Amino acid sequence: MEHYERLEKIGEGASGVVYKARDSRTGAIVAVKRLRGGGFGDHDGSRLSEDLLREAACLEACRGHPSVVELRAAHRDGAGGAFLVMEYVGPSVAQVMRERGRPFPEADARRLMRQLLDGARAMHDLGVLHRDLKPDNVLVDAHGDLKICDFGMSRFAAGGAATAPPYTSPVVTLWYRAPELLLGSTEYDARVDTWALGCIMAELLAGAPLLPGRSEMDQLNRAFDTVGADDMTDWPGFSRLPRAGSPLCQRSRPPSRLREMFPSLSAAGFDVLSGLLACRPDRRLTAADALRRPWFTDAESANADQPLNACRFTARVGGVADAIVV
Ligand SMILES: Nc1ncnc2c1ncn2[C@@H]1O[C@H](COP(=O)(O)OP(=O)(O)OP(=O)(O)O)[C@@H](O)[C@H]1O
Repeated sequence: MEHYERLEKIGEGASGVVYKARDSRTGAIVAVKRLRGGGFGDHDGSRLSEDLLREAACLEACRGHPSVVELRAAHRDGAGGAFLVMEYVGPSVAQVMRERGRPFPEADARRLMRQLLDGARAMHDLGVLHRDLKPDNVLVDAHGDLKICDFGMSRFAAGGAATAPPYTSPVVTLWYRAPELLLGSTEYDARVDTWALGCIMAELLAGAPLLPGRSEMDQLNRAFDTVGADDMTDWPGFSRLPRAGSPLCQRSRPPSRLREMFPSLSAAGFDVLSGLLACRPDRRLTAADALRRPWFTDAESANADQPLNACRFTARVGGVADAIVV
């Protein structure tokens, strides 16, 4: 880590502290995330900690996608510290929204959602579940383009480079957590990420969080009351949910209020919003499905949204960032 001159602290969360730093070899400004202890059981220094390895592996898999923060290196030092070095991007969407203090117009929300969904589609194609998508984990670069960060909760899904369910529950910050997770699911799929993206889309359009729950059950209640329970109890996976017996699932619910909440959103925009926020996972849009909806594909929207980056993302097979020190 001697190559990195620490500048100011730019963030702090459950898994670590993030600093802006200068790479003294190149002068490049980078973001260095120092992971907190807890996962560093391998004191002999022969292996990266499990946390570092998992976050680095998921970032590495998505390397090269313009909507995913770029991993530059992963290091462990002799003192048991673990560091991720990333490109420095800029403030989070959460910060930008706080400073802006007003919602994004629909055309801007569509441009931003196209980027987020494209990043999510690529990540899901590679078998990576992010599991903590929220405005704090989306960064805005100097061109106003978005990059997904914080893969601290991510993992490879079954069929990718890894293992089958059961997966950990709970994951995802409460306000962005999908109904099946709130009901204790351990067999979820990439649609936990697309629910979170639906919450982010609503937040971009409304300028405030859609479902600011105070507890898991309050969160579920708000979700059902906002988007409707959508025959959740008829979903084939429902009976296997650990909390299927919750009285909240038996209560009769009014139909979705989403349309009333977003009266000026176009029909095509509402089609995407309501599809991402379908309560039943089997009726929820995947990222790839969402990108095929008319909101994104009709000629007018396709021309209006500036392309992200001329290059198309192709997953790298093997290889690592410039230095993964194990
Ligand atoms: N590459 C980066 N460029 C600029 N800022 C960054 C970068 N990576 C992280 N940050 C800033 O640091 C904050 C915390 O980073 P990150 O989310 O990775 O840490 P965390 O400990 O997992 O946080 P949390 O517990 O809130 O999820 C981000 O919200 C962002 O503001």
